[in-house]
Amino acid sequence: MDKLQIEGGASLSGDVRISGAKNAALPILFSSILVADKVTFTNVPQLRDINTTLKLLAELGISNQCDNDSVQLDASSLTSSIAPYELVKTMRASILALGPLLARMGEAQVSLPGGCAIGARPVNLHIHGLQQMGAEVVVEQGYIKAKVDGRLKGARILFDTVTVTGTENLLMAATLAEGTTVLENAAREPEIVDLAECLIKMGAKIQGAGTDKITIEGVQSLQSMQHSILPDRIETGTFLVAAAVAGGKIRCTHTRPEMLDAVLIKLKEAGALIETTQDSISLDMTGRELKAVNIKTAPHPAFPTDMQAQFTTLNCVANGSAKVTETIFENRFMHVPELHRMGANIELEGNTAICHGVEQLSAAQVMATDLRASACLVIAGLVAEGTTVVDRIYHLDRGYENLEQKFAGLGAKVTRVS
Ligand SMILES: CC(=O)N[C@H]1[C@@H](OP(=O)(O)OP(=O)(O)OC[C@H]2O[C@@H](n3ccc(=O)[nH]c3=O)[C@H](O)[C@@H]2O)O[C@H](CO)[C@@H](O)[C@@H]1O
Ligand SMILES: C=C(OP(=O)(O)O)C(=O)O
Repeated sequence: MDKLQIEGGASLSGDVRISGAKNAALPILFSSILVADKVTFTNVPQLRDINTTLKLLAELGISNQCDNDSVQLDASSLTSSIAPYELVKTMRASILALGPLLARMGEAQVSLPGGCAIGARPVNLHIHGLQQMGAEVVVEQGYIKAKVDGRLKGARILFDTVTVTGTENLLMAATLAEGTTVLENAAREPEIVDLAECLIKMGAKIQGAGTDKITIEGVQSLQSMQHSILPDRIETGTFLVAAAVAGGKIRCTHTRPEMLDAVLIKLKEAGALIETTQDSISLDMTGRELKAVNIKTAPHPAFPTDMQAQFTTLNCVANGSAKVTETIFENRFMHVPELHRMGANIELEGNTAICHGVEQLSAAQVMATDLRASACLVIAGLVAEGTTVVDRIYHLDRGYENLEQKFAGLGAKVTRVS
């Protein structure tokens, strides 16, 4: 099993090119199910989750041709409506096959994704929404089995809780439904807007994406098109936090600063000098003091839960004490015991981590438990004294493209060992 070895102490400098966003690419690849033709996506990151999605789409009869960051998918004829357990268990986002399959084929069987390290993550709101659109849904033998007579019907759906993939699933299903669907208390993440823009290029009629009320007028069919995936705001934020913690000056290119407002506000509060252009963000820590900052996660445009672990590490090595409160997932502090092993001073009280900055972390062997927890351990390794080894980095490979090469380009000593 691969591990990452990080020698602490080097500051970061230079440019890093940000890849396409995992969380936009996944729903957009699944949207190909809706089109009985070829579609082409560019700026697709090379990640384990993307490979899993391509395998799952191939199971449904959708062939792919990949060339660097470009993927062409051909969903002219689907041969199956079943997303099997073997693939779904390795990637929760497989649930995004449910809405499009039901809309295009009138039936779908998708293995129920289990809980995961960060929480139970139920999909009841996806199921309830599809039932409101006229689907019959049962859960049997670990599978969500859904069918509808004819087309799905437009409905008014008010989400109890803001759900990102729930909004995406119903948005995709509604594009081919009969009549108008209104999604209220919808998620407002930039990845939802990117998906909606892609669906609109396919011929879908969608208004309000990026607000909490999305209106979709169903159409009979969607068409071939090409779309470039938006940049990854979480990868951008991860490199910026790494530079704030390790020191130095870096520039993230091919990104979009306006998607990171909440993160940039916190980095400035932590003492970083931030400068932006339309598609780049520079962070300079030279001669500046790193200060601990309070964080509370919440749906977009508030502070993203996917940046919580990285800021927990930042607070562990900053001056002062600060609280990190997680409001989205009930168990997203699995990185805390690992950071303790590196000498961090963190008290966990319910959904809040109280972090007291220490002078110096010390290198240790640590275990990655989920995607962003892995990233926060790599960042901790950049400033720890000695050589940190992060085990189980298959979590990292789900969501960061060429992480060690990108860090090496910034002057960090991060190597993969098999
Ligand atoms: C592939 C992808 O885009 N993943 C992102 C997506 O995950 P994901 O879409 O799975 O997360 P949700 O937005 O659905 O979850 C938000 C909250 O709603 C709850 N919930 C959700 C659905 C449901 O049917 N019932 C229910 O109770 C969840 O348990 C959680 O407490 O948004 C999360 C929150 O920003 C991010 O951390 C993930 O990186
Ligand atoms: C939790 C995440 O992803 P997923 O929803 O794919 O598990 C993430 O990207 O941090």
